[in-house]
Amino acid sequence: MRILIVDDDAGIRKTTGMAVELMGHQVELAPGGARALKIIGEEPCDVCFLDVNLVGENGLDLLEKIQKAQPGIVPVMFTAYANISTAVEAMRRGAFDFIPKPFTPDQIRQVLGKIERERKLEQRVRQLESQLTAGAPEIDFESTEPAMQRALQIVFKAAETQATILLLGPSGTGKSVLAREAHRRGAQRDGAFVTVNCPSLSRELLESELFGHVRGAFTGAVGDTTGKVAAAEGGTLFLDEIGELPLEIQPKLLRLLQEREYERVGEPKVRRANVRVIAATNRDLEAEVKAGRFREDLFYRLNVINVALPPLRGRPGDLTRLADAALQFFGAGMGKRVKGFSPEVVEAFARYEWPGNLRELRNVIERAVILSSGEEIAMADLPEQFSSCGGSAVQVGSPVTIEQLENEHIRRIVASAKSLELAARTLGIDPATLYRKRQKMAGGQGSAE
Ligand SMILES: Nc1ncnc2c1ncn2[C@@H]1O[C@H](COP(=O)(O)OP(=O)(O)OP(=O)(O)O)[C@@H](O)[C@H]1O
Repeated sequence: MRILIVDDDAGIRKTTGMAVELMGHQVELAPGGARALKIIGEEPCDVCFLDVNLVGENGLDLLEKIQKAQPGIVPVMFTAYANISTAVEAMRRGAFDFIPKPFTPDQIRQVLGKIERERKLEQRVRQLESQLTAGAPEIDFESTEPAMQRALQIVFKAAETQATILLLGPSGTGKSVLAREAHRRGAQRDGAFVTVNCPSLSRELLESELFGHVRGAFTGAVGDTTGKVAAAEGGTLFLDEIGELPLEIQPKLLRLLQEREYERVGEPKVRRANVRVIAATNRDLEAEVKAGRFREDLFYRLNVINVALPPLRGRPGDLTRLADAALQFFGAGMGKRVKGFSPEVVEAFARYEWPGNLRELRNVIERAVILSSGEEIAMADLPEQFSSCGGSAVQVGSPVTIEQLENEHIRRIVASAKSLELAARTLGIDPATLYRKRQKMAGGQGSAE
């Protein structure tokens, strides 16, 4: 944390400053209000130790000015025994705690520990709140599909390390959801999970969003900002759609990944970052490198652990379970007694391409629950694009090869069975044969490296 110590006693400033630095924090020292306000004006601090009894200044007035200048700062008062009542008044006005003089480094350590714990709790509450308001069906990290099982296995294993993870896969396959889960399972789980959406901003704004900027760095930069790398300190920085990161910013990201260093826009000071990076893209990064739109060195740096999430059409064994979970969720949320899907809908789901993947599945089912009037979701509750999937083009007697007929039969049985074992039993083959046949049908699609 960045910590400001305001005390008119040079000895206390120095010894406390050294102790706090040894605890791993960055320290700023000020003998009085003017210097203190200048320091936080230049760059916000996380915590401010403030002497109640400054010579020629009223500690309570200064507390108010500091809180006004930087609303998020956590003030802690230093107080002589005789001034305890003033310190109590300071707490009434928003100070976090007070420490009676003379104090030991251990007392400072305890207060800082308490502040860090509260900050982490606040972050966790914010995270949970955003999950609740998202109103989403429960996230499902199970799979009966080998490609997805392997992808999950690699991500969960890598999550325990500090390694950069690159998630690949079409839109809606769950890359962001999985990145959040990797953060939750990692050593940095108590830190923040901060998302940067690479394509959403201009190059200049994106650079400043990532690294922060100082006042006057560019037109419109009216104040200082700290940036998302700083916000993710001790946590995870999730770079969504990394394939669209402008070329000019790529060397800066490479430096962050390699040296753990960065600079704010318009400031030469080198800062260090302790963040875990997870990146995702639906683009073919190797093709982007060949086309000269993505730096090769950055690609190799990102590509340490590379996981490809299969599209939903490559996960027929998971489709029914995911669809059922979404149905339960939206049915309960809307107070509707929808128990399942009609056989035509099950078939249409199995035949549909799902270009929007899990996101589309969730949206289609939410819409269907809103429209449904019976106990089952019917074809009429699905959007237009499903109408051509209702009846199978491949039927017994159709002018197709035996292999096409077999593939279609396997697809449908797997889509409606509760597990691959049960599907194999219905088909009258052993699970290993079913596995091989499905690998062949998928043509190696959706493998994770
Ligand atoms: N494991 C999962 N279980 C259930 N639903 C999921 C899961 N993963 C994703 N979803 C659903 O799919 C939606 C899209 O997921 P997510 O945003 O992670 O996809 P994405 O691959 O990052 O997409 P994009 O590339 O468009 O950003 C989620 O909001 C959620 O509704």
